Amino acid sequence: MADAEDTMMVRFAPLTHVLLGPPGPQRVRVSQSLLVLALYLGFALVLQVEVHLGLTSERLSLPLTLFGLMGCIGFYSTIRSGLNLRLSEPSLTRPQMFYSMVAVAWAFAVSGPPRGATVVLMQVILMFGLFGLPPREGRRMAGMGFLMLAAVIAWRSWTLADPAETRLDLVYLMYAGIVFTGVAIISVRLGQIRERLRHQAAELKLALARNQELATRDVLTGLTNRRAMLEQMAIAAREIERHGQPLALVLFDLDHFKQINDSRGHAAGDRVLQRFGEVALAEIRAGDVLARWGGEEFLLMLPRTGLEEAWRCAERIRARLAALKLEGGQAGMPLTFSAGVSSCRRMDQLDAAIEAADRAMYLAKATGRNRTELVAGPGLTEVGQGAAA
Ligand SMILES: Nc1nc2c(ncn2[C@@H]2O[C@H](COP(=O)(O)OP(=O)(O)OP(=O)(O)O)[C@@H](O)[C@H]2O)c(=O)[nH]1
Repeated sequence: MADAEDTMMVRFAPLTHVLLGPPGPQRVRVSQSLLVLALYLGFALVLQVEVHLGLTSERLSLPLTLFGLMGCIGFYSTIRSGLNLRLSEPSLTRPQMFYSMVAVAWAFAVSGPPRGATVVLMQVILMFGLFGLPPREGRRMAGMGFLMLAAVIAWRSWTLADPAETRLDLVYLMYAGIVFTGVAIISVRLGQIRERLRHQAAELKLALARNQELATRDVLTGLTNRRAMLEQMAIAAREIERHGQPLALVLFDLDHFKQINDSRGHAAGDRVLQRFGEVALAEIRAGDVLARWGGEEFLLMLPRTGLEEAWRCAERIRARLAALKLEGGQAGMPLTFSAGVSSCRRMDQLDAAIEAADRAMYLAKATGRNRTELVAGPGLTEVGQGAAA
């Protein structure tokens, strides 16, 4: 069954494309105008039935039929050609409603005994407006429709000799008044529902952004967290593999951080971690990513960067950190780190490159701290070059 539906859709796809245009908001507007055209054809058919039954004359109904047809085709062509996009209201809801109301008021004038039923058509037009217009505009349209009917009835009582017809028209007008008041009340309700939905959507968007932030950021430093870093490294590694470029990693571990915590307190330790993040961020390029990797460990990823360049970046951060004057509870504390640099050129070498950076960092710790060690990543020749600060 589903297969048959799919085959039908594929078969009619070119026709749908020609009639409705490419998918998007414009297609919704085109479909709407085609729907109006379809409804109008029903209306024209009923007019013909009225002529056939002798309830109205061909002379009176033909201009109305042509007026409606021209309007529907005109609105469809304007929207399908994209001319509507140059207007302040591309949906053309107001002009379409106004045009249709004129047609219905005209139908009331020429329809003979069944004219009371045209009030129902007016209601259908107003229903379209409920979804496309702000509530106040919807109510204004309802008022306008009522006035149009009232004007037609006034004109009829002026031109027709039979007072019984006018009495009947006034009854129709009263019914129209009830219908339009109902529409106005619904428009208020709908406006409240729309407002609540808008509010909920804004709140959801905010909550989603907050969740995204929580899921990808380290709470203390505001840096990328370990999980998000792993994802970003995978993306970057795929990218550099395609372009045959290296990706460098620098793993930083603050020296004797436990002592800072022990001597100045945990809050001072926290502040040091934050300051390190700020200093390091100021030294890296836009495409580089710095993450809090663990307690006092930070991992820097430098796409399209070789070992030497990454090493120089780490040393720039070291120099900045040395020049930093810590204040408050952290005043006078020496702030240094040991770092390990490695690199890779392929996605499947990423884990090994992280391990290599870790080994290099431990080498820096073992050989005196406050220094950066280089280790060629997997697939590259081991450089084994030490770099004292
Ligand atoms: N203030 C603070 N301390 C943390 C945080 N995460 C981890 N730590 C502390 O960081 C310290 C790390 O200590 P160690 O692993 O012994 O390392 P270290 O003292 O820096 O010594 P080396 O790395 O050998 O130079 C521990 O005392 C942890 O409690 C944090 O978020 N805030």
